[in-house]
Amino acid sequence: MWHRLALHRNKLILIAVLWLSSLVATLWLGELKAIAMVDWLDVVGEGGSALALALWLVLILASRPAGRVTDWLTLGLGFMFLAMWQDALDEFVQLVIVQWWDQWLENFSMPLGIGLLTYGLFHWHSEQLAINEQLKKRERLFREHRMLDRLTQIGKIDYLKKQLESLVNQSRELPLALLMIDVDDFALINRHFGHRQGDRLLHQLSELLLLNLRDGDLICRYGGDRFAVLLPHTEESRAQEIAAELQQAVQYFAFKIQPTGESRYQRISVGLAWTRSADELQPAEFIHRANQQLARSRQWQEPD
Ligand SMILES: Nc1nc2c(ncn2[C@@H]2O[C@H](COP(=O)(O)OP(=O)(O)OP(=O)(O)O)[C@@H](O)[C@H]2O)c(=O)[nH]1
Repeated sequence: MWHRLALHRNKLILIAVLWLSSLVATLWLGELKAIAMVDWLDVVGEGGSALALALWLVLILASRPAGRVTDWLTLGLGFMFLAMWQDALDEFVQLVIVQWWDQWLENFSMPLGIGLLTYGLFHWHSEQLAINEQLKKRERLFREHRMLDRLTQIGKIDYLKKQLESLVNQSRELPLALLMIDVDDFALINRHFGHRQGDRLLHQLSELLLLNLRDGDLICRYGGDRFAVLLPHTEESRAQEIAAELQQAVQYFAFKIQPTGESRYQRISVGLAWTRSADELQPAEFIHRANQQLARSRQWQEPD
């Protein structure tokens, strides 16, 4: 939790400085009220609300990455907290002369905070919709955590075989295509920049491929630098288009080597197996066909 809060150090320092300033200024310029004058119901209500707002702020910062949406949420909750805090403080301290900043904190800080928080929540909602779209593509996998590949967080090939087995002799997802994808010259990345950079590349490529697929498509890691993509309800020509789209996406993706930031561009080769007959869906055979097509497409690319 502290590690995540450290990401938001500047925002937390700003709120702490404003909070301490208002505390010091109020104590400096005000007089303590007699205990008999304190309205304890207000203290509990306003003080409790200030504490709850501070807790929400910490929870949000501890669970979110740094970025614009988090900034809006922090500013909103921060101003609301300052308003409540000042209200609670005024129960104990009476300012001798009316202070503009005290008035401002009590009267404007709350509506301003609510406005900023609402704006932040609206953008959080849009962000969440985009994330949900991504998760939908992985939804099939969530039920089978043991079949997730640890490096790329997509399914292992066993999962794809299981899906194919469930389709044998069924026309549910027909016509069906299987793309076998292999990264060209991947070993060079390992050799020149180290295994860790190779791991990063595989992880980022899996994300990139996933982003370019449709809801309901399934991508799995076949092993090494090879991925398999199952495309249900897909005509052969559409599968070829998707394969070309994936190749383009990878071709224009600038992978950044760490720590230099140097850009590296990759290419992928793709083999396509396609069927509209449920009898041809024997997993091993269907996968073998896609692998054969991949080998064939690589032969075409070999320089003379
Ligand atoms: N970093 C990393 N490398 C891996 C992983 N799994 C396999 N590899 C490496 O991936 C490479 C795959 O071999 P090849 O398919 O022959 O490599 P390639 O350079 O892409 O050759 P072509 O496929 O002929 O273009 C090997 O060097 C493996 O050591 C992994 O999880 N992480």
